[in-house]
Amino acid sequence: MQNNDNQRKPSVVDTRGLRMRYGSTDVLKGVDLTVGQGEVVALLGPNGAGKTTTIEILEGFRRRSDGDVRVLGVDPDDGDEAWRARLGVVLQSWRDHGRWRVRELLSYLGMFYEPYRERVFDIDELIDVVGLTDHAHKRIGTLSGGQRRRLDVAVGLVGRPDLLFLDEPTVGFDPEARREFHELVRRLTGTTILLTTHDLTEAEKLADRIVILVSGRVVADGTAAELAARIAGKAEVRYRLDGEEHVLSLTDSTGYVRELFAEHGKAVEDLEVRRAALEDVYLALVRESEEVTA
Ligand SMILES: Nc1ncnc2c1ncn2[C@@H]1O[C@H](COP(=O)(O)OP(=O)(O)OP(=O)(O)O)[C@@H](O)[C@H]1O
Repeated sequence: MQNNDNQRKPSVVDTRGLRMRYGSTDVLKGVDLTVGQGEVVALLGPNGAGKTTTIEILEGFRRRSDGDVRVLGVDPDDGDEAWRARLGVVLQSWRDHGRWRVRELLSYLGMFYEPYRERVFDIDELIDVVGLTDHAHKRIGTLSGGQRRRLDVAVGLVGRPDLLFLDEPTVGFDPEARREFHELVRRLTGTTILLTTHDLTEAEKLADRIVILVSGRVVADGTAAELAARIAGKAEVRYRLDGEEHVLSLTDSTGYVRELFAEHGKAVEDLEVRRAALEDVYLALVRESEEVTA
């Protein structure tokens, strides 16, 4: 993880009042988002929150309805080939190149970047970074889902992008493939990454900063620790006393437990104190925001 000192770093992504309207429906309602140099930012939110729409606008795939947007200092609506070559994009859907071989496809794609980039990835190094060395000469159609996704990342990285977009990178993964993928992303130290996910654990594991988007609005922006601090101090205390189960949500859980033992000693059984987790904050924020916009 890199640190979250984005004040001193130039912004790679900067949006102010970003709006998107499809027909008569407002999907993005004034999104302010920054991603600093070298930061890994997760755009987290439930289905339909507007995550994909946001990154498609940043990638220059969709024209926004309103607001200021700068990606690598350029308005994506005016982005040329040289600007596009500085971005790495890993989309949600797999575009099949099943008959190509891994190394062959990456070498071919690398050629497109050569006129624009001083240094494209050495293909064997890239294949090694994404953990596909043993599969370099295999046809893509024979790779497992997890291996294909790693190839997707390699496709996104081949031009050594200044900014990498990962849209819901681990959807449909089993736990092992997800863990391997997280390790791969963590190895990309120094790469500026904007990823979308609705998996809170993924956001917490990978991102320096989490931006929570609900119904087209940013409802929280901070490190996992900062977001969790919103409910800091609250804890759930559970125990059994004389066969009866007690569950309490308390601010001073330590003081409560001390008094509980002073009064009941060994009669207290199955004591559990659980700090309110980031998940509680996330679910509360989503619930609150959905109620406001309903
Ligand atoms: N081309 C389109 N025309 C009309 N509405 C659209 C279009 N694309 C997306 N939407 C709507 O915009 C809203 C936001 O969609 P978006 O795909 O950006 O959300 P998301 O947060 O990425 O969701 P998910 O996690 O399900 O991918 C949804 O209500 C969706 O139905």
